[in-house]
Amino acid sequence: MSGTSLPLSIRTNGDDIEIVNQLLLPHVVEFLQINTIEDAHDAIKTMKHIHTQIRGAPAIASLAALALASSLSRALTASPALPFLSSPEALEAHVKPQLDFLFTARPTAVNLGAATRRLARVLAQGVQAQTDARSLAAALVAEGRAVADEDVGRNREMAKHGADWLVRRTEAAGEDASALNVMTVCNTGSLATSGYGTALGLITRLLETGKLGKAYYTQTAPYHQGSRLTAFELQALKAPSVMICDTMVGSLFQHHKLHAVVVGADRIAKNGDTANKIGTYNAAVLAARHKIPFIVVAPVSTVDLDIPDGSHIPIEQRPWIEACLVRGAVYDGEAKATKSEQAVVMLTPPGLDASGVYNPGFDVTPAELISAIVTERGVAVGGEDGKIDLSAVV
Ligand SMILES: CSC[C@@H](O)[C@@H](O)C(=O)COP(=O)(O)O
Repeated sequence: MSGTSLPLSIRTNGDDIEIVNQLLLPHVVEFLQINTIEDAHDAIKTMKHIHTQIRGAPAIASLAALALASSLSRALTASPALPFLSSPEALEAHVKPQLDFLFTARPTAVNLGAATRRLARVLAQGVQAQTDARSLAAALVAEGRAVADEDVGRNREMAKHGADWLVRRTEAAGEDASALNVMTVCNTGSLATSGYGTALGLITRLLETGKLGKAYYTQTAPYHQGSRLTAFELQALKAPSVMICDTMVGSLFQHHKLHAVVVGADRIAKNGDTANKIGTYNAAVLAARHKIPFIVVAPVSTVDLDIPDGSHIPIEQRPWIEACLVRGAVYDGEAKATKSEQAVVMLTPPGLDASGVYNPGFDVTPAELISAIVTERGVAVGGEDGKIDLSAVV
């Protein structure tokens, strides 16, 4: 593959689903078939040296919804007719455990739960209305596909809202907004979504409108979503960009002009507290210290109005070994790492175990450190009191 061709995280052809194996990116582009609900669950959850094959809050929700849609769509054409299509109750008994199973794949990103709950609602309404089982299965297929299809459009909406707001805010501060330098964390582009991206969507929008100065991004240890995936995406977009190690955020803010930090989210509580990839909180504290606007970009499905604040967000603890390993292509000595030869390398001395390693996948940034939360419905701006009212954007 060429170093600049950007794969989608999920591609479908009728009932066939393939995902790009993110474990091997950016050096190898390999697609994996997702044939069953178990395949989808495994791709979202399983640690296969290191991390998962598909990741990013909106992308895992899309995959779960598409997997259910494909399995029901195949069932509708099966001959002889499958017993669970005999009544709405039989369909419910078949589908409900599958939704519950998909929901358990990863805990922090609420989008997965929002997708499975959305499908469960269609199911429950159909059972209550005694909809014919085949029609109900068809409605679930349509709803599952809609979860994935809606993602790209809403990403473009939020990117536009966020970019316009940043330009206006910069100009209102009496600064030049013609070349905005922004920093991001983790990976929030098309590999983390069904396309275009959330925070990286905002950066893409600045690029498309000629307003991007430079996009800085952290490596995002230990899985390196930044150096492996965001680097790959920014290269494909031909965006002026600079990678920094996670330890360099403070130095970057001290020595370079930054107009904003822009991040995605895995779950936003009712009061605006935001869980995102580990390291986001560090960046927010430093951004506040340097008076740099800190912007969260995420779809409405990432907002969890059922929890009052961030202390209720379940934080995924990743396997300890992932923090000790690094995966990539073998270096050829000339900054052209060979593409075919991959290796998983251990960074730590023998003898470490779970008791000696701290490895949370996410941290929570308190609302008081957030300047604006952007969804497809608009921008909620943080007040002087450190609070953010999300009611107009959910
Ligand atoms: C667009 S999803 C939010 C991201 O900023 C990020 O936290 C994320 O990609 C989720 O982490 P991951 O563990 O890679 O699935």
